[in-house]
Amino acid sequence: MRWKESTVLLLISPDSVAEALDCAKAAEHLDIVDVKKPDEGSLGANFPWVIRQIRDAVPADKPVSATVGDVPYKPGTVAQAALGATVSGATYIKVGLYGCTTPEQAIDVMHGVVRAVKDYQPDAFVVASGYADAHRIGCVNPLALPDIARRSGCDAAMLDTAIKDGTGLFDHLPPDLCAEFVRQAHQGGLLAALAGSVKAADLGALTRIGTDIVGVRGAVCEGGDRDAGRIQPRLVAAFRAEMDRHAREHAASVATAG
Ligand SMILES: O=C[C@H](O)COP(=O)(O)O
Repeated sequence: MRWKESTVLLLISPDSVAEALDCAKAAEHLDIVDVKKPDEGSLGANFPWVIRQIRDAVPADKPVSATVGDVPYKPGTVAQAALGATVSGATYIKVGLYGCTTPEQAIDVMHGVVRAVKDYQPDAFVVASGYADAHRIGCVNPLALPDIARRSGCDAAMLDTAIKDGTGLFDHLPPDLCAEFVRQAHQGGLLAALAGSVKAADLGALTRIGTDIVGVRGAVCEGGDRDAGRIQPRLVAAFRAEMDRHAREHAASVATAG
């Protein structure tokens, strides 16, 4: 993976091979191509052949991530689906713990995923994802995710939003709580990923919080519309430029303070 000026990785979520090709045009500005099917939910899973085609379409040095879905509390079903995504060529496997109401249920699901994925591909990267707006759907508390991810052997803890209604990550989990999420993830030896209708205006706070990965779709789609709009390479480039600007400003302020 090529590191940019910004040490925060940019994950972009295309919904089709055509959009992945647009991501490929902006490949120098992004770090991870995340295959998703937004019409099946926030972390909707796409077909195995789409993951395979996207793997073939984007440069080999760009990791392909796949979402396994907004999953139910069915550990066997989810483990099998996660293996399907891995066999199809994804090396980042993201699971949205939508149907888990307790940390124990979530650990149960992620244990199965980690085993299924890593038995097949030991260096694959497993991401346990919760939802900043968990209170709206009754699933596990977002601040429980780092511990869930650590105890189940995942590599990263992530937050997204379940309901895409114009509200975003910080509307549901303010920056100080997102910072606590990142702190807990790092303390557990995990990467932290944050998403949820993130906009360029959020990048200053996200940089200060110290997240490792920022995930976006809507912000790099035409008209900011994650459903009707299509990913635009120029918007990906502009988003990355903003990330780099914030990284520079943050590095300068840390140097001044030190
Ligand atoms: O994993 C990141 C998601 O694709 C975020 O999508 P969004 O920016 O439209 O909320």
